[in-house]
Amino acid sequence: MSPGRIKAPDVSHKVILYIEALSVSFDGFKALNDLSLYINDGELRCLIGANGAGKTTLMDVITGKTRCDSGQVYFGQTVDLLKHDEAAIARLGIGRKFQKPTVFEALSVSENLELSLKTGKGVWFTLMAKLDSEQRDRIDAVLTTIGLSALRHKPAGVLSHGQKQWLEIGMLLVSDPRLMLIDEPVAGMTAQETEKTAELLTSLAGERTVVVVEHDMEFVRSIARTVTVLHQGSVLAEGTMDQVQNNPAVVEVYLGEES
Ligand SMILES: Nc1ncnc2c1ncn2[C@@H]1O[C@H](COP(=O)(O)OP(=O)(O)OP(=O)(O)O)[C@@H](O)[C@H]1O
Repeated sequence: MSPGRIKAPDVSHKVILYIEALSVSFDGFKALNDLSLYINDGELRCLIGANGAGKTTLMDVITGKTRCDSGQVYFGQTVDLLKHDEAAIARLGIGRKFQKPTVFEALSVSENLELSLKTGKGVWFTLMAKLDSEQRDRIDAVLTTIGLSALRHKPAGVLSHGQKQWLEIGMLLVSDPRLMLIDEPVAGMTAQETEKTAELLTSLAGERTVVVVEHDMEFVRSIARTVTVLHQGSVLAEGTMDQVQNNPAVVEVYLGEES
């Protein structure tokens, strides 16, 4: 278990994230409108929806960045996420990756991972402090998972866009999150990088739960077992990619726009 992590969520009912009747408004505009959504432990779930559908707001509420007006958000059976702040939610094992990579370009790939392992201690302290053997093993394992072992001593600035995104996924992985929320992982990637990302995220699910917000339909098709479509702050449809793609309401409000 990673340092500072509180006990694992109770997933005895198989659900790791319960979102019930969630509403958020900004100046009277309902960004989330009575939204209910359940994510099973170990799932790889994709969230799709047109611009403004509420995807980011939903991630913001789950991670404690935005307060809701009403509703419930539970991590497992017992942990009421609405009672925790952002830092506490991260310590509970919920990690989030934003769309834009925020790696430190002048630092090496493994130094970036070290920084994530020992957050809150400052860059200088972190780079000077020696890793213990467990931490070293953890970083080695993450480098292998993200496919960057051979580049570990290279400055992150020389990585391709795709490699930076994998490094950032690695920066989440070092803290061993149980639930990972990943925003548009393949935006701007080459076809080959996209394929590798699909493999990476698929390999992470099972042991962890992965929720991906993504616009790239080919990618969603390649990774998702269940797709949830948001529209105007609520769930419009849920099912396999084929099911949602053939749902007339979805075609009208979202997929129709793409074709
Ligand atoms: N802080 C805010 N203040 C006012 N309105 C906001 C705020 N945050 C979001 N909104 C509005 O809430 C709605 C939902 O936004 P959100 O960013 O959650 O959508 P999204 O599905 O993530 O869209 P995108 O795909 O463009 O990222 C939008 O109409 C947005 O303009």
